[in-house]
Amino acid sequence: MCGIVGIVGKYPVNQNIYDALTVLQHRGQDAAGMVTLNEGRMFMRKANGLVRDVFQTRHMHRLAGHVGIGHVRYPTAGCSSSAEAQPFYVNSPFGIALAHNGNLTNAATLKQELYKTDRRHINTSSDSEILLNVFAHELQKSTSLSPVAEDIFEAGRQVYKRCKGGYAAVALILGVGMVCFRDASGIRPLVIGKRETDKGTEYMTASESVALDALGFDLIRDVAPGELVFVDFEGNMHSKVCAENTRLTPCIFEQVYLARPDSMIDNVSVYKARLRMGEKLAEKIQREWADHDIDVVIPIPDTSTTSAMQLAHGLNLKMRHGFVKNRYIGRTFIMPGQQMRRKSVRKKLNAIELEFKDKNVLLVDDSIVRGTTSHQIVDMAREAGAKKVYFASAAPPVRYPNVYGIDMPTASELVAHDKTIEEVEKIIGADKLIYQDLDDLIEAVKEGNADIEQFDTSVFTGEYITGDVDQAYLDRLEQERNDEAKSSSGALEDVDMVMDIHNEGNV
Ligand SMILES: O=P(O)(O)OC[C@H]1O[C@H](OP(=O)(O)OP(=O)(O)O)[C@H](O)[C@@H]1O
Ligand SMILES: NC(=O)CC[C@H](N)C(=O)O
Ligand SMILES: [Mg+2]
Repeated sequence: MCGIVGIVGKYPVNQNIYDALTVLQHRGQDAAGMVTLNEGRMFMRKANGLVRDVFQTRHMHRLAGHVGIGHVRYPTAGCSSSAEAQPFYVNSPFGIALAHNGNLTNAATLKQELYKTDRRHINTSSDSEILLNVFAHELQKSTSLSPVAEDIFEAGRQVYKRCKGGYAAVALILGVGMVCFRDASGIRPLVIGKRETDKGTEYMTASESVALDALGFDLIRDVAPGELVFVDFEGNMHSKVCAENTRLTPCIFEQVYLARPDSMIDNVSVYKARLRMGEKLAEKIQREWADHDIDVVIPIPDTSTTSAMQLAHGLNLKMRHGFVKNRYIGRTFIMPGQQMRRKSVRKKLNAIELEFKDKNVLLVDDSIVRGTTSHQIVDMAREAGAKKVYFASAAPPVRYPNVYGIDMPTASELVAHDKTIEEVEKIIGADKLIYQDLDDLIEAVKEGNADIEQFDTSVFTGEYITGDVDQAYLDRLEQERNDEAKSSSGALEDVDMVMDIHNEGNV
């Protein structure tokens, strides 16, 4: 999951995009980028690093204009080279820049098609460059020099026909407007909002509503599955569902871990969904382990805190902040490479001994994925003097790879893959391990919006809703994107190794 943002404003937009990206930083820590548009030219700055490192004052000065898009990246395809930071740019037709959150499942076929049929060259291994070129090719077919909404919708229809997988994207088309769209299943989130100014209405799209809040935009609504929203540079908004067979099937892992709790996704408050996850987990513990001897509930910050709080309440126990988080260390799960992830857990979390000493503690996390966090945290709890260390996960066992925009490509790297709960319990070293049931998790989210009939729960079930993911695909993905393969293909630490084809006045 990456974070995307786009604004068609009435005032300079660079600081707004920057601020929105810092609010979306939890969705991607590897690279950041921005494109603005002013007087017929695009200005781009993108590089590896956090938002605050990528944009220096000298870059901000040059990112002129009242419209712009931005991206924070967490790679799920290609490598972590800065050449694959986003937005991507293509000069024909008109000049288009695009930022993408998600993952195309038919990227390999599309790349071939683009070369053989559309005569377009893809210069990186990023699927986002492919998405941009498919969109550009389809827009090229419009004969008009000044495409109108219907031309853009037609290009959108073709993009939906060709591109499979999970995607939420925003694009700037020079001289035309801003376009944003969400895949036919609405797997990845995308919202649209507006803000009134003395010069008229400004529109903004973003991965999460929290970015709108931070900038004082009002949420209009979520972009619907398969919908394309087009805001022209006069400030008029047009929208149409352009995909066939749409059905909202949002990624449930956004609610578990990815999104910020203060976001609304598809009308579900992430915060409330997490509270309900805690409530359901407490009910399960009462049902199946009524005579438990837990003394205290301890969350593993940050994400699990909301559900741990409600879990403790449900069990009539105290919750104590036994682990303190170093606020200057980012999220460990989305760090590249297992070595870095492993090392970071101890740097990130420190135990307050008195909350553990001679107590039976229930540690609560939102999810256990590779087991990097849980394994070390159980050790830390014991070192801090806990008598018994129990562990609860607000999500069911994560057993299958994700192919829609979360970098979990390799089944064998998932601690619960092919394992029973008892086996995982042993691996992480807990005295008891309790997982949320999938039905309860679904219920916890669905209670926020009964209209959502189905969720993408593939990481728990191995069922891929787009219907195009088979074992051969997963085997190929595993080969290309296991930790070892990634570290060799993405090891472009030396900036001189990266040759940007175009980054005007690159500094
Ligand atoms: O089993 P693992 O592979 O360790 O992955 C799961 C852990 O990673 C995430 O935390 P992270 O540190 O990324 O972010 P947070 O501060 O938002 O909890 C998540 O909240 C779990 O704690
Ligand atoms: N996490 C994402 O959404 C990744 C977007 C895109 N597939 C990339 O790797 O850059
Ligand atoms: Mg965590």
